Amino acid sequence: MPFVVAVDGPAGSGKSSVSKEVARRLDFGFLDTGAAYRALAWHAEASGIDTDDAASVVSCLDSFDYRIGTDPTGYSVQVGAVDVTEAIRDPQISAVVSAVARVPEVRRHLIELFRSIMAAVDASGIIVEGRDITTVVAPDAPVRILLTASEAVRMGRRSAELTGSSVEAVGEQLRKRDAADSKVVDFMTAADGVTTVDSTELDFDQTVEAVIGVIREAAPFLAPEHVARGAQISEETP
Ligand SMILES: Nc1ncnc2c1ncn2[C@@H]1O[C@H](COP(=O)(O)OP(=O)(O)O)[C@@H](O)[C@H]1O
Ligand SMILES: Nc1ccn([C@@H]2O[C@H](COP(=O)(O)OP(=O)(O)O)[C@@H](O)[C@H]2O)c(=O)n1
Repeated sequence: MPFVVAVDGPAGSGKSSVSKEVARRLDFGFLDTGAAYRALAWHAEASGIDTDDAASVVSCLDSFDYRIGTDPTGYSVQVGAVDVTEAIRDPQISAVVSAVARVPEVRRHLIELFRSIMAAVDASGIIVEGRDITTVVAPDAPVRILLTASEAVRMGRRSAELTGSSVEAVGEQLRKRDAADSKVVDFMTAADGVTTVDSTELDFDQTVEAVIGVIREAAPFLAPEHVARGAQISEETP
């Protein structure tokens, strides 16, 4: 099993972008678990299934042929032969994904899948991000982080990405999704032994450095000083 860094947090806190950059600097693998819930929501919609009906959602798990890469420098998400990397970010998917993710059988199925992807990764470590990684998927991970930011800051960041949608509309959807997701797992408070990194006042680079700092405390050999300062791992780097 590689060295596991578990990262949880609410929507727009920076889990995906920050974890990806940390993985890139440390030469770790990266697993975005939300992508699987999104891809299943996409698959259900593509199959004409009512995502509010738990039994129907469970019925499409059998035909859910899901693949995701773990290379942080460029990974794609596939369902069957279709590349859904972009499609799963659509606000229409964000609107229905919580309904899919609250189904216990869906969670059991995907958690098993995440654990097998983690075990198979060909790198010294892997950063796994989502909502229940620190508490359910990898509660024994040597590094567990809760990445947070104020709601206003998270909304601002997410709406900056989604051109064409108003800040209000994005904010409303994000609030609704966090509220629905919070009923299933608690990702707003850090569980015992989980380190909180609050990025409200930090820029992107500072947040990356803060996360690397937490990893360095647990495993100095995996996160040497020069990586935290933003130097790329390259042939020149000793
Ligand atoms: N500390 C930060 N300061 C400014 N922007 C950030 C910071 N962290 C993340 N971002 C940006 O905020 C947006 C949302 O981040 P993302 O990684 O998608 O969040 P999450 O995966 O938690 O939903 C992205 O555009 C990302 O580049
Ligand atoms: N470990 C996880 C990850 C995501 N999810 C679900 O998947 C959805 C999408 O996750 P995401 O990480 O892509 O969401 P963002 O925070 O990036 O917008 C969440 O809203 C949750 O409903 C989950 O239930 N458990």
